[in-house]
Amino acid sequence: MLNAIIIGASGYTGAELARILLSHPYFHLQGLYVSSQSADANRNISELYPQLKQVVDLPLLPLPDSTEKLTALAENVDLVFLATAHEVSHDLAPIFLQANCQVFDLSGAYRVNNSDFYRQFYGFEHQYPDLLAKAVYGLAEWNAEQIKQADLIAVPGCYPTVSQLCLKPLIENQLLDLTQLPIINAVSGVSGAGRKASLTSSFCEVSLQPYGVFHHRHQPEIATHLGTDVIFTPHLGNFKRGILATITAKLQPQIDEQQVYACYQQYYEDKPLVRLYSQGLPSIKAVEFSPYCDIGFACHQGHIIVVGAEDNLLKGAAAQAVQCANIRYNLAETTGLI
Ligand SMILES: NC(=O)C1=CN([C@@H]2O[C@H](COP(=O)(O)OP(=O)(O)OC[C@H]3O[C@@H](n4cnc5c(N)ncnc54)[C@H](OP(=O)(O)O)[C@@H]3O)[C@@H](O)[C@H]2O)C=CC1
Ligand SMILES: CC(=O)N[C@@H](CCC(=O)OP(=O)(O)O)C(=O)O
Repeated sequence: MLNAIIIGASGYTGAELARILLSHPYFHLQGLYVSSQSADANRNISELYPQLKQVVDLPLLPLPDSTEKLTALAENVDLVFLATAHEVSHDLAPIFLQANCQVFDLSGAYRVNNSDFYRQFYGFEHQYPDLLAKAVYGLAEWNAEQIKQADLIAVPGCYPTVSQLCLKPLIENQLLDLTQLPIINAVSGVSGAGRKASLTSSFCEVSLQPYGVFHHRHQPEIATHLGTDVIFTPHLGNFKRGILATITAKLQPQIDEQQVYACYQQYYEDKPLVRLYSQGLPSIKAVEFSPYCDIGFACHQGHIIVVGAEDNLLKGAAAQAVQCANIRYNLAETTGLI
């Protein structure tokens, strides 16, 4: 058994990680951590999430606040899941790497190897260009060979996961005419914004509305890793969890539905957490509370509409993080997930 801890365990993705890891056959969940000053420190996680009662009854421990004590903690674990805000992950990852831990970071702190990107889209100066260069982007279906060698895995954002899983096969096989940029319209449930109270995510405010138009930080994340520009518009919907992405693109001349389906099959036939639809289109209902990304499509008059659905907290975060860890330690990638 490998000893694992979760930092940020009281948050939405952290709680999903706790649930998955508690019954994982090869990872021993050694501890759950929150910030040193957390109002939830020393409470049981099942007080916050009653659905975890008698499933995960573990205390939320305050994270030590000195580097020395953090190093001592790191020396006793094999792997750490950072379910923390970008700046927090940015600061914690080097301490755990120094202690020879494998780090699975759910934040955006190590996803794009470009300091300007952090200045422009995250509002902080990245201090670790060497780690940015070494970090492997944990898009699990595409980067398994690199993940196997990596100590720092930057798990993709929720919108980038579903968007790239839909577009990457078509781009790799040159089925798209990229003179017309692919247009991604995606709707996310409110849990995408995390657990902290805020006006925009409060019950009476949430409706169905686009946000971050032309400047959401996931646009450059998607474009960087796809290797081609896209237009990306996120929307906040009035439901708790799940993302539905509807993607419109232009096909190369003469490409038909059979060729598109064969292309997806070529990449995903042996990928258990991507489910291809030969007819009909995915919905959030089909994927919520599950680790899958579902993909369906339709072609008409030279264009394709691809629809992808995932649970933002699972395939878009916690489940993909565990999938990456399974790959890193040469386990079946679905271990503990299905
Ligand atoms: N929600 C989603 O759908 C997705 C989220 N992500 C990313 O995953 C990360 C976690 O997201 P999410 O679970 O939604 O976030 P939440 O806001 O729900 O949870 C954040 C967690 O971090 C803890 N925390 C805050 N400050 C510190 C600190 N200094 N040291 C240790 N722990 C701290 C919080 O507890 P406390 O404040 O009490 O200490 C809480 O447990 C973020 O980077 C997010 O961008 C990625 C993909 C999808
Ligand atoms: C609905 C909502 O607010 N969603 C979040 C995305 C969550 C996510 O994927 O997290 P990262 O910040 O780690 O990329 C947003 O748009 O900021």
